[in-house]
Parts: sequence; C-alpha cells; structure tokens
Amino acid sequence: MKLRAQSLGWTSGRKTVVDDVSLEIGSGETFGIVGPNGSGKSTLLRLLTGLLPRASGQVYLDDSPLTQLSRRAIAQRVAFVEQMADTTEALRVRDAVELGRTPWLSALAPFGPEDRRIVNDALVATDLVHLTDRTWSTLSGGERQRAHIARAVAQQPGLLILDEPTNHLDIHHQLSLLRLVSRLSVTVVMALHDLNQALRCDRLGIMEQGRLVACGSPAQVLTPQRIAAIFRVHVTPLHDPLDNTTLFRFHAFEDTPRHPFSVR
Ligand SMILES: Nc1ncnc2c1ncn2[C@@H]1O[C@H](COP(=O)(O)OP(=O)(O)OP(=O)(O)O)[C@@H](O)[C@H]1O
Repeated sequence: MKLRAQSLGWTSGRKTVVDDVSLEIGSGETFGIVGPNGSGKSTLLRLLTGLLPRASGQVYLDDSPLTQLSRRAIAQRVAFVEQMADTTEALRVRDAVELGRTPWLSALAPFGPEDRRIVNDALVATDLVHLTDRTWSTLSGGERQRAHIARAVAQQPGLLILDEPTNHLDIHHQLSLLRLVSRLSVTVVMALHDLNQALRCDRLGIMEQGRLVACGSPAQVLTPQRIAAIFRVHVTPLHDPLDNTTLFRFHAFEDTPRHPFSVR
C-alpha cells in the first residue's frame, strides 16, 4: 500500500507540534522516523492514521483520501501499535491477538478457521505460542509489546505503523521483531530511537521541532554532522566485517571536545 501525506500539521494551543510535513512512502517500503524527544514523531504517526482531531493537511492511502474512508475501511488497511499501548486486563493473549481480525468480521463472515490460522501464525512469528492462554495482567512489558505487534500482524494491514516497537524488548526479540517487520510484504512506518536499528530501514525521515528536516536513504540522512547537529552527540561510524555494514558508536560532546566530526 502506498502512503502519501500532504502538508500535515497539528497544533495544541500555541504550540505547533507537527509543522507542514509532506512525504511519500512506496508500497512495501520500510520507512523509519527518527528525531530527538518531543520532535513530533508520535504525533506524526497519529496524523498518518487519521486519529487526531483538528489536523491540517491530507493523507492518501493508495490515492484514496483517508477522510473519505470509513473507520472499518481504515482498520482493514492500517494497523497501529502505539507507544505504551494497553488493553483490557482480563483478556488472554490469544483473545488480544484475535481482536486484530475484527475489521474483517461481520455477521456473514464470523471468526472462522482461516482467522484462527492467521492468529496462530502471528503468535508464532512473535514467539508467543507458550503464552497464548496467559491473562494480560500477568505479562511482562516486552511480552505485552509482542502481543500488540501480533495483534497488528493478525490484522493483515497494507500499512503497519509502529511507535518505538522495540521498546521493552530484549536484544533477541528486538532483532527478531525487526526481521519480522522487514519480511512482511506490507508498508511499514515506524518511529525509532536506536539509530543503529534505523540504519536497517529502506528510507528514513528525521524530525526536529515538528518539521521533517531530512528524508532519504539511511546513509544520506544519518551523516555524523547531521547527527551531531540534531541529536547533540558525536558519532564514530564503525565497520562490521561480518555483513559489511556500518554502525555507530556515540559520544557525549563533553567527553569528546575534539571529535573529528565536531560541529561546534
Ligand atoms: N496533546 C498535546 N498537548 C500539548 N502538547 C503536546 C500534545 N501532544 C504532544 N505534545 C507535545 O508535542 C511535542 C511532540 O510530542 P511527540 O509525542 O509527538 O514527540 P516524540 O518525538 O514522539 O517524542 P518522544 O521521542 O519523547 O516519544 C512534545 O513537546 C509534546 O510535549
């Protein structure tokens, strides 16, 4: 599914939280959004789902304006996992993941074997099979996060929007989540804090004070100079010979006053 956002904006009182953001994301692309705390990443993701009232601009899903789609039509196309999302405490994990099928069910198409298969696949993909009968309140933070992702995967959307999906996850589950996401044949937009994880995205957008200040391939946008200017840290690019990739090591300005990529 193709996503196009045109001049998105959102203000709260006098504060402009998201300021005139336009972007286009191709079908099947994994697009990461990075930026410092409070730069507007979560708000931009909410704008992309049409969840925020009083928004300006327009979002198009495959050329259909979001505002012309019913809630059900949007739910069949877009799954959103919010930061610190929560759900009813009495639910079991399987029930929570089955909720992902809701947009596809009706009186004429009740929950059936195909829905059960899709839910089982989502539970396997997120390593939750051993927890299917556990109640929500007994889960750890990382297990809850994986259950939210499983629910979104079971929804079989064309567009998956994830707000800091690796939060709470141990390193094994972080890597398997990113692997899962990159293998899904859906368009993915996700906010990330870990710039090394962001390097794996097809393209990245950088948010700063509500504006999209850079957009392009990770190598184009995550330059040491830009990281220093926006994130206020020095970065040393390192090389991993195992898969011939670049990764970053970060240094506080105070600890590296004469860092070669200093912008001050
Ligand atoms: N409803 C609101 N009313 C007032 N200010 C808001 C509201 N929602 C968000 N903000 C402010 O807008 C800014 C952007 O918030 P947002 O949550 O989008 O940032 P973020 O980039 O996702 O941050 P973080 O990395 O900390 O999760 C913040 O300064 C936040 O305090």
